[in-house]
Amino acid sequence: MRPYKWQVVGALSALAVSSLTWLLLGQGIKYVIDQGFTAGNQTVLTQAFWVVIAVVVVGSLATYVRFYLMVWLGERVSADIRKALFNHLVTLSPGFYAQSRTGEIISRFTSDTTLLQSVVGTGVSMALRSSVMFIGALILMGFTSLKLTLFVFVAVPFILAPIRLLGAKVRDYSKKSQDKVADIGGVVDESLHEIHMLQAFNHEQRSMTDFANKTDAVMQAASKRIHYRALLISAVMLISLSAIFFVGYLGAIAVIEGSISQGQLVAFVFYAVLAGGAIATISEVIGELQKAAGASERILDLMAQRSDIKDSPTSNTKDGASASPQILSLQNIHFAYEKSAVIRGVSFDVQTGDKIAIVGHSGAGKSTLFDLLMRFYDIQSGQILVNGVEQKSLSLSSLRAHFALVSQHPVIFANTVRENIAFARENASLEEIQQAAKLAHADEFIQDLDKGYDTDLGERGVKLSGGQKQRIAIARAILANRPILLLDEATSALDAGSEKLVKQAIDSLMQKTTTLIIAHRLSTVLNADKIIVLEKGQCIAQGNHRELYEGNPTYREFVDLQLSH
Ligand SMILES: Nc1ncnc2c1ncn2[C@@H]1O[C@H](COP(=O)(O)OP(=O)(O)OP(=O)(O)O)[C@@H](O)[C@H]1O
Repeated sequence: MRPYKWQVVGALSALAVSSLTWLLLGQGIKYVIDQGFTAGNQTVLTQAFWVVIAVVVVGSLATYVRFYLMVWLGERVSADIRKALFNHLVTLSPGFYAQSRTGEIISRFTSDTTLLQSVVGTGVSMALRSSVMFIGALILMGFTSLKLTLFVFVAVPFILAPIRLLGAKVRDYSKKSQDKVADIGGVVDESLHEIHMLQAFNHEQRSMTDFANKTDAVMQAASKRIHYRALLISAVMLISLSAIFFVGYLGAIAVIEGSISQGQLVAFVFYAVLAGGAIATISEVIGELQKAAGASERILDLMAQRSDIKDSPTSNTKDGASASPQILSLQNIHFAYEKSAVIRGVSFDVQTGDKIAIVGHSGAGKSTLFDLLMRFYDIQSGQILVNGVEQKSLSLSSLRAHFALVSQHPVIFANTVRENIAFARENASLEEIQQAAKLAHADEFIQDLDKGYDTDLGERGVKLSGGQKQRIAIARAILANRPILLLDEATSALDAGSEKLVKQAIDSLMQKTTTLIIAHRLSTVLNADKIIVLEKGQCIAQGNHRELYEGNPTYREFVDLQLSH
């Protein structure tokens, strides 16, 4: 709260002023009745009228300030929580996302923070105002008539009991219903992202039914919550109003007996109504606060998630500029995602400028190997040296700055062409971006787009063909200009023209850097300096195409079956 100190102080002062003015009003009423009405004094009535108007004006101004600042604080707090949460989420490792549903996280992100915003903005403000009103009204009630106040005190525990009991229930069911809402978020996210698949398999009707079931589950959880909340509000209202009327009745008898004045009774009832209203508001807001407690618990859960990849603060952030001849050295590395081993004792070296092809059946562990090099997962034993420096002793950012990744499915962001390529290097100039696009054979088609480099590519690049997307991804890697290129060759077939352009783009990229390429084409392995054959996580052979084709039956069989089409 410290950064918003002045806003908090302002809001609290405004709160104090506005509460005080409304409480003063009761004293005004008492004075008007006893000195004006009952004494039949018109001058007093006129004076009192102006005083009351002044009090109301001050109270209203203070209410404006209180409301403005509290809602402002609500927005500010939720904006800060969103920032903190996003900053945290982008540091979590892919291992975390492999186990969670992104749609659900997005829902927590939006709906839970929005809930907190409304609660801080209005709920807390109402709760504070009502608490001050309640206490102030109680004190003034005591001041007006001690005896009647004591009667009211008897009623207080009866009002607080349902607030406690039912409040806990409301909180439980709020958490449940927010969880179900997050569930819905997950389904919407998945369905809309995979809309092609969904429609291609005529899955619309089934998706609708699934979704209807999920929304019904939200409704069910919500109706329990609503039930308890309604019960809470009505129980408090019943008890507090009955208490007020009963005390009012006792007060009326006291007026008849002459032990208090009419003005005192009216002021007392005025305060009692204020106090009762305040309690009713508090009980209503408590439901909201309980709901917010559920939401913040879930946000805290997310914030508490620690990335399993530890970026040691003492990491050497400098490039491992040792005199090692190998740019990369993998020494007997082992890795398992869960129980069964995926990489089992792989070792090989990469010299600067090498072009290494990695081949192997589907599921052999090729993509996993790339993930391990960039430390998206930690190896369980063995060593990976980058420029002679142990991978883990480099900071994550300096380690990853060694690699430019071109994945099998090119990633396009819902942004302009220019921003998509410059994703690799924030401060790249337009000339550099164009240069990279030219080398990637992307410049021609980009020039033909309606706004050239400023054309928006639409979500996931829906406006581009497969080959065009690949060339943009390659331009990005060229612009990144990193020492090692990790390239996962696309398996999906492109038409001959497109294929040729992509191949030329890849060639110009490979010329500049050391390359590790997951190869799916014979032409790629033919060009490689060294081929690594992976089978079930083991490196069963390495060498060039000729050596392996002659000396390794598994490789020969693999080439004949997999690559030579
Ligand atoms: N996040 C993950 N959690 C658990 N297991 C995984 C995960 N990712 C991959 N695997 C498993 O690890 C093994 C190796 O997968 P990997 O993606 O590295 O193979 P690949 O050789 O790249 O295959 P392909 O050529 O089909 O892409 C597979 O058996 C796969 O099921």
